[in-house]
Amino acid sequence: MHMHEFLSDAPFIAGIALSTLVVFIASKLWRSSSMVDKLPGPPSSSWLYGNMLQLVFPRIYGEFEFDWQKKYGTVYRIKGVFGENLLIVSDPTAIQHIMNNHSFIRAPIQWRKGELIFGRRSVYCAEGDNHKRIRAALSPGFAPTVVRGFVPIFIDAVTRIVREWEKACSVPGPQGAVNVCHLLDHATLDVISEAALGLPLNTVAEPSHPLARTHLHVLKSGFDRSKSDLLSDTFLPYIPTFLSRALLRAPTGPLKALAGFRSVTDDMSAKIIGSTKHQNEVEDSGKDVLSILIQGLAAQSKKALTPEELAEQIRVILLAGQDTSADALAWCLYELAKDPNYQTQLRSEIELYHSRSVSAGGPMEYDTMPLLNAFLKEILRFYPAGPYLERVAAEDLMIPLSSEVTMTSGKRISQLQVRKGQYVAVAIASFQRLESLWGADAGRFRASRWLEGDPCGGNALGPYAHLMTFSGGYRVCAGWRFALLEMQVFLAELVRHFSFALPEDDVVRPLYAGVLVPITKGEVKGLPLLIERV
Ligand code: HEM
Repeated sequence: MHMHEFLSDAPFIAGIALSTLVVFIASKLWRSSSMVDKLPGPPSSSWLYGNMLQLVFPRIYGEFEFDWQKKYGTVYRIKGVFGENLLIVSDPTAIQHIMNNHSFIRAPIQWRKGELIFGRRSVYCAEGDNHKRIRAALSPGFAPTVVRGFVPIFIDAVTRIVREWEKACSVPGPQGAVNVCHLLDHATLDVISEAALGLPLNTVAEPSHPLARTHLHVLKSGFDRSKSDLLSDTFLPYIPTFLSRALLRAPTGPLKALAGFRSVTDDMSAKIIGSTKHQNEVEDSGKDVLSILIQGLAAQSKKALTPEELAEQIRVILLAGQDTSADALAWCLYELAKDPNYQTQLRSEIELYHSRSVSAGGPMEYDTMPLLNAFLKEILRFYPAGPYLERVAAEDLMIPLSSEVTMTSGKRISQLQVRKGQYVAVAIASFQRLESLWGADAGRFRASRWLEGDPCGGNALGPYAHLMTFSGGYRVCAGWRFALLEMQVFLAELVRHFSFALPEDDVVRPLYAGVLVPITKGEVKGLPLLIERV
């Protein structure tokens, strides 16, 4: 999910931030002490930023966080901006409790950004009964049978990549590295647009289509983050709503990108609402996710769905569903390029299943392919798109723990009391590297662990493979089945047609910029790989 730093227009923000400083300082001074203050944790590295620069701007994702987990355990505190105590949790029992409890809600900063990016009636911002209502209407569109019907759309989209890379491979002379992210981004956008929104697009052929331009521009804003964003994030929740909405009219950078994206998605929504396909013929139309959602919402309420409300859900589906899948696929190609043996074995498995499907005249049996699925599970474990999820306690709450924690006073506790307003980071990436759960080599990428039985000893969290990558509880990713099948189809087709190798000067590393993306030595998103036709 892309909670990018749209608010990095520092001078503009600074003006507004100053006017709310007094409210902010007052709220900080009134903070009462809590058990979280007495948890162990790293020393603060800055009075202003606390440990936030280490958490948010490391050289490589987890550089500090994974060491903190080893040193301080699965429940510890770090210092936030202005010395606030933030709770970091990778304890499985605590995670399960937090994700299932409706009193752990989105942090105010997330909510405010969600309002600006998607809209306040979006599934992203909705809480309580309203959230349940939208999710109930959304779920049938992601049912297994519906999702299986999207396979031809997935195949079409990945075939566009295959054709383009075939062209690149057929140019005579030495081949340079290809940035695989570029076409993965476009093809996955085509998939979302057609399968989820019912609007067929070919942005692989037409990369400057307004949706592609504005959507990718919004995502790119996530990379241009700076320290000042941490400060603006701290102040934003204290700024009156009318002022934060006015930000959307700011004429520069990320805000302009967001305004463009909102306007394109508003137009899409108006067209969809206006089209008979989605209003009256939903029963007969191709079942895209949005048609089913509209039908579900209409059945719940006598009031007609407004284009504005629909646009808010469209923005969530686009931003939640495109680069999460594209970047997971990029990490697949990266790890395959690093492991030629696994790549060869996987290709043989794909060939076998492909020829079986051709003889049977049906689709490939993706779910039964051992090497393909072991590999995808390891990618999802090792490269979770959202390495941590932010929540805030809506009231004073108790969090149960799997094992006792020793406080700085020496006292041992088996449950942690948190005060209303306590910030909690559910540390998914850390959880998925816990040696006590995943084994001594949890910090290493090794797909074969999934072929050796259950690698995490049956501690079921999350909807798939005990992983929290698709989150869990009441806000579990709505599109996880969709994403999984899309990745299975894309990976099988790409590996069937091409081999992948690392260029000699590979220095790609994972960084969190809205999602966990590959960053090149030029400090931009990208993954240059050597590609050959097989
Ligand atoms: C590898 C791919 C994907 C990953 C790792 C992923 C991960 C996640 C995570 C972690 C959340 C929870 C965010 C939070 O609570 O703050 C989420 C929510 C969501 N995802 Fe996904 N996602 C993926 C693909 C998709 C796709 C393809 C779609 C739709 C076509 C989708 C639709 C959604 C929606 C609508 C939500 C909001 C749910 C809510 O707030 O109730 N996701 N996803």
